[in-house]
Amino acid sequence: MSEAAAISIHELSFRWPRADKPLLKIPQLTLAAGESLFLQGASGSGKSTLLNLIAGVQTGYGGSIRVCGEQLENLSTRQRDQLRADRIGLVFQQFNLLPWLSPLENVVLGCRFSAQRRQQAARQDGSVEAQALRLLGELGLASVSGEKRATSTLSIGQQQRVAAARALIGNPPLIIADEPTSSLDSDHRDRFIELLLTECRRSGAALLFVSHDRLLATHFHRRLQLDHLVQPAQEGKPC
Ligand SMILES: Nc1ncnc2c1ncn2[C@@H]1O[C@H](COP(=O)(O)OP(=O)(O)OP(=O)(O)O)[C@@H](O)[C@H]1O
Repeated sequence: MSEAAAISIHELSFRWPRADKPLLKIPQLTLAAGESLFLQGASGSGKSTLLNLIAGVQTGYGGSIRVCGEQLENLSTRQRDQLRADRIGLVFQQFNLLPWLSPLENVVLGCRFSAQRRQQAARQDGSVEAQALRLLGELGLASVSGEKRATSTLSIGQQQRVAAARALIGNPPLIIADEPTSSLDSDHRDRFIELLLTECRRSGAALLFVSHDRLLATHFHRRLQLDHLVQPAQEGKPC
């Protein structure tokens, strides 16, 4: 049997409770296992809302969302939380790191709620800590990976890479990144995206990368524009 798609959406419709029209109406969207997809959309077009629906944080939609073979509408809140912990690595715009912990401690946190990811890390590298150190090294942070210093004392670009290592630990099959490069200059931005893509390729993870900045699109296997997705009966046009 072929590997389940990382994301498979059919006839998705979502409207905020007091809004007069739906924010999102997406006939079809698929992200294959191991594929990288750049999703571009203007501010307010619903990118973060869509990511929250896919991550199972936001509910109350019409249609179907399948993540790594699991139909989200069939899961309880607890099951959705577990699916997110086990199968999705999240990289946020504001990193969401704990500033007083060390880089290594922050990366290890990525496995905290998932026995599956802890086991996977231990199987691959001997222990969760060993995998965290490997990822920090691959992301160019070997010099700070053994230090006890607070993560808040790292540069923004370094913190960004700690956040990426935390998303990647334990090999989740899907990485979702929400505008993770908005606070980096263009050199650091391109370098960060290439590192993230390299790590996703290495681990076989699919990557859904969302940004309003269409200049970043060239790095990815596939590019879609959110506005085009809402047109009926098509998979979306390249941006
Ligand atoms: N909790 C909420 N309740 C009601 N409306 C909301 C809520 N969260 C977001 N919205 C609205 O949904 C629309 C899309 O917001 P969203 O954050 O998904 O857009 P975005 O494309 O990610 O924007 P940006 O690029 O500026 O981050 C906006 O009009 C926003 O005001």
